[in-house]
Amino acid sequence: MSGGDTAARPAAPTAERLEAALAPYLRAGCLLAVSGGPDSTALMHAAAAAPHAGLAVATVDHGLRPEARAEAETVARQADTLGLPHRILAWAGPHPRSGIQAAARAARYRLLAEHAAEIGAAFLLTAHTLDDQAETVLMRLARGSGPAGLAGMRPERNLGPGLVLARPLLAFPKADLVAWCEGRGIAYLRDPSNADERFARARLRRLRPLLEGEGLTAERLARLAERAARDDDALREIAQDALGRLAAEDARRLDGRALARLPAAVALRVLDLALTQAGGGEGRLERLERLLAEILPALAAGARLRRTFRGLLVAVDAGGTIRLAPAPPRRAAGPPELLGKG
Ligand SMILES: Nc1ncnc2c1ncn2[C@@H]1O[C@H](COP(=O)(O)OP(=O)(O)OP(=O)(O)O)[C@@H](O)[C@H]1O
Repeated sequence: MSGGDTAARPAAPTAERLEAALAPYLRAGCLLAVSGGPDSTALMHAAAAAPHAGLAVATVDHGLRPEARAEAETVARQADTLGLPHRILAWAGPHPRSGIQAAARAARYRLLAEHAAEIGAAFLLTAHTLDDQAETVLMRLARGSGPAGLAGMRPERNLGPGLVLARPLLAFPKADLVAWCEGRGIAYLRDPSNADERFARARLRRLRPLLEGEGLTAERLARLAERAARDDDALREIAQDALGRLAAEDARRLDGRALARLPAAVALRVLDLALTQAGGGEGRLERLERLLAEILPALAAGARLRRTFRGLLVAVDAGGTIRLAPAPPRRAAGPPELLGKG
């Protein structure tokens, strides 16, 4: 635990901004995701102090660090002093050996969403900050993401029927939330995995001062995310309209020649939307770009093409129609004793 320093920067502007950022959500029932770090501790205290229609708090114990249970209990005690119900959600079952952070994250959202649904919360609120957004954008840049990825974390996302994940603190620098807690003598935890350089996020965090020296500040990265989100949303809307024209009767049957006349950014999204509507899963941008790069010459040459993609069969016929259908099951592998030989 740290905190308790009362000689801090004036906290009034942050306090007002916090109240304004939370107000639209607090009119409905909210579940607060609180790890006990400064960001989510600020979220919990600020929400508890504001007028609200019903609040509950949950902490996920991922079972990855021995101290996690005690930390979750510390959050439970703080919630109790604020008069808020608290639940510790344990990640049970086998933990994978690789990709542990991604698996922990998926488990965390699943447990939180299940609990939110159980208690009838309309919003699940997390305390992601401007710094988290900047790190997300940097990670996506490093992966070569397109505009949808560079849009970073969206302020709101549907998690299921009647449940929205909201990130009301995305515009707040972490330093402001730390100062807000310290200015009020509110104690918070430090998560040692935040500094664990086995994880890309922590390694990028170490680079931040260097990048800021070159002007690549958290504010600028967050602004890039906002602009990418705005432009990506516009392109998606245009693509949705175009899909309505290209596949007037059925999204599984597209007019390929009309697709070929669209700007590539729109054509890619039309294809992506059509694949999703036809039941295809999510996929990486590079693979979608490669698919379009194969489809376009086939259309131009009036040639036939068949590709399996995201669990669907994508077939271009000589007349320029693109059909999407569930891919036939893969041919069964040979008998087990023949596998792995040769
Ligand atoms: N163990 C936890 N229990 C409850 N909420 C948590 C827990 N860990 C993280 N959160 C919530 O998620 C927010 C972001 O936390 P953190 O930045 O550590 O997660 P992340 O893994 O980087 O983000 P993301 O979940 O988007 O990948 C926290 O402010 C808090 O609201």
